[in-house]
Amino acid sequence: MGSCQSQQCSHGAGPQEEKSKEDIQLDEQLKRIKHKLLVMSGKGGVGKSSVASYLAVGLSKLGYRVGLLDVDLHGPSIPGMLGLRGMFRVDPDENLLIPHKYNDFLQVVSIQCLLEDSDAAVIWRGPVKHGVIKQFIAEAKWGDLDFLLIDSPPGTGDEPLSVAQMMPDAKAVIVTTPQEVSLADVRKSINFCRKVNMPILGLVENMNGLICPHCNKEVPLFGKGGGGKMAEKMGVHLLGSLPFDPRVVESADIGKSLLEQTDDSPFLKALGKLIAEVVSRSGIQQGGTVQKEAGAADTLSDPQSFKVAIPMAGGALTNHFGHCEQFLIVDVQKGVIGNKETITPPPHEPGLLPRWLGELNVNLIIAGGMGSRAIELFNQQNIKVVTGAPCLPPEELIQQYLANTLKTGANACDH
Ligand SMILES: Nc1ncnc2c1ncn2[C@@H]1O[C@H](COP(=O)(O)OP(=O)(O)OP(=O)(O)O)[C@@H](O)[C@H]1O
Repeated sequence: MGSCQSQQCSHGAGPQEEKSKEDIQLDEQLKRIKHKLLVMSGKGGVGKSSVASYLAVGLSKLGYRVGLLDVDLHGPSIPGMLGLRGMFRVDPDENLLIPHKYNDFLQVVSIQCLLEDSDAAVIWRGPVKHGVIKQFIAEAKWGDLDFLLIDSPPGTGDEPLSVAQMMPDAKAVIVTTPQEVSLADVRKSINFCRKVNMPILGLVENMNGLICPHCNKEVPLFGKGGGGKMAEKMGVHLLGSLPFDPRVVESADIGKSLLEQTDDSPFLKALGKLIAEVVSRSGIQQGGTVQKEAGAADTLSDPQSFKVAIPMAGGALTNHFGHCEQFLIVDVQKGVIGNKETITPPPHEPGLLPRWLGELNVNLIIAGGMGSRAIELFNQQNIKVVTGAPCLPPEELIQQYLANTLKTGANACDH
C-alpha cells in the first residue's frame, strides 16, 4: 500500500535495499576524494608498489593531498618502503582509524600496520578481503584528498575487483617491465579493466634499461621499449618509463624514498616526467585547480584548442568509422597543429570506442559517417562529433575545421 516515495522506488527494479551505515560512510568518504588511481600489474615483482609509493610521495611533494592505500593484503610492502612503523591508532571520538602520516600531505593505510607480527600470514577469502578494503576506505580518517593511490596485489583477483566495484570512477595505472613475459600479463590487466569498465589512465614501463653507475651508459636489462609498443598496440596511453636504478632497491630496504634527496639522476628525472603526466592526464592544471576529468571535456570550450581523432585509411579520412584500421590523434592548441599519433584501435566491441577515445582525452571526432547510437555514446563522453566530412588528408580537414570552412555532407554511416 505504501507509495513509491515511502519505498525509495528504484526505476521499476523493485524496492531498493536500505544502505548500511558502512555503505553510507563509504559514499561520504569517496565523495571527498577527487582522483582514485588503482595501481596494478599483471605480474609480480615488476615494481608496482615502488611506482605507487613514488607517485604518492612525488604528488604530495607538489602539494597535492594524497592517500596511499596498500590493499596488497598478502604481501604489503608500502610501510617498509616508506619507513613507517608501528600500529594504527583509533580516533576515540569518531571511532575512525588514523592513517600513518608520511608528511603533511601524504597519509598511508596498510594491513601491515594492523598486524602485531609483521611476518604473520594473512589467509582470507574474497568476501573478507572486500570487507577489509571497504573498512580501510570508509572507516579511516582520510579527510579531503586530491589523489588516493591504491596498491593492489599482482593479477586480476579479488582486490582489484573489489576496488572496481567500490569506486566506479577509479582509473587504472598499469605497471609493467619491457620484457615479453611481463607484457603478456599486461594484456590480461588491460582486458580486466575493459571488462569491469574501469578507464585506464595509462601504462608505466618500469626498469626500462639500467644506467651503469660506472660508465653512465644504458644497459637494456629487460629489453627496451616493449611497454611503449604494447601501449600502442593495445590503444592505451604510455604515461612514462622509469629506468632501473640500484638505489631504488637500497632505499626501499632502509625505508627512505629517493625523493627525500634531490639529484638529476635519470631515475628522478623520468619520475618527474611521469608525475607531471599523471597530473595532466587527471585533468589538473598546475596550481591544483581541477580542469576536467581525463576524457571528460564538456563541449569545446575553446574551438581552436582540442584533441581530435580521425578514422584513417590510405593517408586520408575513411567512412568506415567503426571498423577503421587506424586513428590519427592530433593535438591542436590555439589553432596550431601539434603532436600527431597514429593508433590502432582495440578489436571492435560495442561501446568500446567511445570509452577508449575518452581515455585518450579526445574531445572532437571528424568522421565521414557514424550511427546515431554511437554519436550519443560519444556525446555522453563529452566528445563532439562532426559527421559528413570528405575523405581528405587529416591536416586539410583540421585546417578547414579551424577556419570554419569544412564542408560536411550527409552522414555517410557505413552500417
Ligand atoms: N626502477 C627500479 N629500479 C630498481 N629497482 C626497482 C625499480 N622498481 C622496483 N625495484 C625493486 O624491485 C623489487 C620489486 O619491486 P616492488 O615490490 O615495487 O614490485 P611489485 O610489483 O609491487 O611486487 P609484488 O609482486 O611483490 O607486489 C623491489 O626490490 C624494488 O626495490
